[in-house]
Amino acid sequence: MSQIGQRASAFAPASSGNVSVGFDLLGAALLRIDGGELGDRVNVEFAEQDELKNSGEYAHVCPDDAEQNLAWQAYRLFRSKLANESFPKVKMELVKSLPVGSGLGSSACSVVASLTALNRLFGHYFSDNDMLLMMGEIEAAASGDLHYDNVAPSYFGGLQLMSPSTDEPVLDLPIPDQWYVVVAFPSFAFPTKQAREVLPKQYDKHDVIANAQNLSVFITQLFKGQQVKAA
Ligand SMILES: Nc1ncnc2c1ncn2[C@@H]1O[C@H](COP(=O)(O)OP(=O)(O)OP(=O)(O)O)[C@@H](O)[C@H]1O
Ligand SMILES: N[C@@H](CCO)C(=O)O
Repeated sequence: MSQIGQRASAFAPASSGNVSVGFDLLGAALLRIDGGELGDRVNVEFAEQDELKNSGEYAHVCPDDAEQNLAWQAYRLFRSKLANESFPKVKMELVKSLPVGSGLGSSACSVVASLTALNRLFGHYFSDNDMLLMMGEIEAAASGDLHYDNVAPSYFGGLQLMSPSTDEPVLDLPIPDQWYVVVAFPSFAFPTKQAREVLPKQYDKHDVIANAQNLSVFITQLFKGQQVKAA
C-alpha cells in the first residue's frame, strides 16, 4: 500500500546521440572517467500535494513555469497512464546538474531520471518498453521529432542501437574496453529543435546507401571485436 512520505530516487547519465554513423540510431551513455556523476537526479515522494522543486548547479536554467519543465511533463504523462488513480500526489525534486541545450542529452536526463524515480515509487508499474515509449514521447514534444538516441542510453546505459521492432526497440551493442569519449560542448545553448529544422527532409539515394553501408560495417566490426576498423 502506498504511503505518504514513501520515497524513491533515480539518477540518469548524460548521453551522446548520433554516435559515429548512427544519426538518430546510435546513442551512448557517458560516464565520467573519475566515476563522478554526470547527469540529473530526481527524488520523488508521495505527498498531500503535487509539487516540483528544482535544485542543483543548473536549477536556474530550468523553466520558471513547472508545466514547461520536462521533469514535470514526465510526471504528468506518467500519471495519465496509470489505471489506478487512487495513488497519492507526488512531491518531486529535480537536481539539475547538466547545462541545457549542450548536446549532452540534458533533456533526456531529466525525463529518464523522473520517469525512473516515479516508476520505482509506484512499485515498477510500467515495463521497460512502456517507459521507453513515454520517454520518447516527451523528447519528441521537446525536440519536434521522435528520436530515442539520448533517452535509450540514458535509461539502459552503454551503447544502444535503435531498432524498428516494437518488441525489442533497442539493442545493446558491445563497446570496446579501450574506447574513451572526449566531450566538447559549447558555452551557449543550441536547441535540438532548431538544429533539426535546418536538416533536409529528403536525402539522395547514394547517400542513403553509403550511410547504410557505414552503419552496417560499424556494427559488424564492433561484434567482431575490431575496434580500429569500427572506429
Ligand atoms: N528539465 C529540463 N532539462 C532540460 N531541458 C529542459 C528541461 N525542462 C525544459 N527543458 C527545455 O527543453 C529544451 C531542451 O533542449 P535540447 O533538447 O536542445 O537540450 P539538450 O537535451 O541539452 O540537447 P541534446 O538533446 O542535443 O543533447 C530546452 O528548450 C529547455 O528549456
Ligand atoms: N539524434 C538527435 C540527438 C540530439 O538530441 C538529433 O540529432 O537531433
